[in-house]
Amino acid sequence: MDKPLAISMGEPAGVGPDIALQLYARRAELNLPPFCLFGHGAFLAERAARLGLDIAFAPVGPDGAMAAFDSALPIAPIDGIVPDQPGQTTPLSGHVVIEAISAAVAATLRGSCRALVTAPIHKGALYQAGFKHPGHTEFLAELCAQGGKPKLPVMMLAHGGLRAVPVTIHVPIRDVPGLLSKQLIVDTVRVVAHDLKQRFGIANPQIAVAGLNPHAGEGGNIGREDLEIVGPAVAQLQFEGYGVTGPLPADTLFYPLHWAQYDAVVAMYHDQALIPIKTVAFEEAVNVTLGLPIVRTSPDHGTAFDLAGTGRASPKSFLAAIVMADAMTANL
Ligand SMILES: NC(=O)c1ccc[n+]([C@@H]2O[C@H](COP(=O)([O-])OP(=O)(O)OC[C@H]3O[C@@H](n4cnc5c(N)ncnc54)[C@H](O)[C@@H]3O)[C@@H](O)[C@H]2O)c1
Ligand SMILES: N[C@H](C(=O)O)[C@H](O)COP(=O)(O)O
Repeated sequence: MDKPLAISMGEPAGVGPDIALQLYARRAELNLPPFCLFGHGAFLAERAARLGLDIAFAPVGPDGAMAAFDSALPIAPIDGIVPDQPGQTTPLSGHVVIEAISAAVAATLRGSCRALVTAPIHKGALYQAGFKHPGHTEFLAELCAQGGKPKLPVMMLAHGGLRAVPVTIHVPIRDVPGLLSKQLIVDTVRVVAHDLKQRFGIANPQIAVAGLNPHAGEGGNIGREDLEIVGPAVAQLQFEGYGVTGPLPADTLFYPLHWAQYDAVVAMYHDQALIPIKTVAFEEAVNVTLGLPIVRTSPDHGTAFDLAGTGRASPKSFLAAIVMADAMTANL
């Protein structure tokens, strides 16, 4: 464990920078693993001052981070314009936000950092700045492709043994049925099973697959997708030897006694997977991207503009993301 974690600073109008700075200020008490913060140095210093944090900064990049971490917050500086305006986005800072992610990924891919933890971005603000990807998950897949074919990135929200995966991610709900295919579900479950083994040490993962329609289509009477797409995908996966069950009605799948039988629940769309876990564990759940050559985690919350610059945002999910990334790469 002689490399730092990489943290990208996220949306400057949001709470991501606040929490990263606050956690650094508590590094000894929390026994944090060393990290390097990729972001805009002057902005981070201003935000720290706004929050009343007495922090020294060291613009040393990841290679100098291990030596600096105890005495100063290691920064990988990203140049650009980043006004310190809590709650107020501007396309001006989009370049730095995107570059911070790209540089942190590059450092992790080349082995200068062990894993990536991303602070929340504001998708709407980045779209205005020309960002072409729906979110981190899809952007990371492209950055990690390194000239090859992008891998299928899989989003998983995790809290303890509760893990929820949406097959379709940041897409309009009206497009979901058309985007679902037997192949996409099979590929997603394969990635989940692989990473649960490799990254989470679960020898024989048991995976529940939710149906798309109410009551998993009630035998084809409430929508045909569960009969014609989800069911055949599950059958193929079972034939291949995966521990997979489904399609199961989504409304009862997240009843604790039900999900506890499984290592992960694969759901058909974003909110089907994320509402249950954010409802029971919003402060502690972690967003982890599977299917990449690097480990990437993130807090489950967003930019929380109403709390930015106040110091009142809960650091728990961000801390959980750091702890998870550290645990997943402790041997690197
Ligand atoms: N990892 C990420 O990059 C990520 C994750 C989720 C949402 N987002 C983005 O964030 C933006 C805002 O999304 P949103 O408003 O739906 O969700 P949000 O999580 O920012 O806020 C939802 C509610 O939760 C509260 N909240 C959020 N984080 C909190 C914290 N740490 N402590 C206490 N309360 C907290 C907020 O004050 C707000 O009331 C969107 O652009 C969304 O796409 C990014
Ligand atoms: N869907 C995620 C959530 O609600 O937690 C969030 O939008 C972040 O997604 P990315 O990690 O792809 O940015």
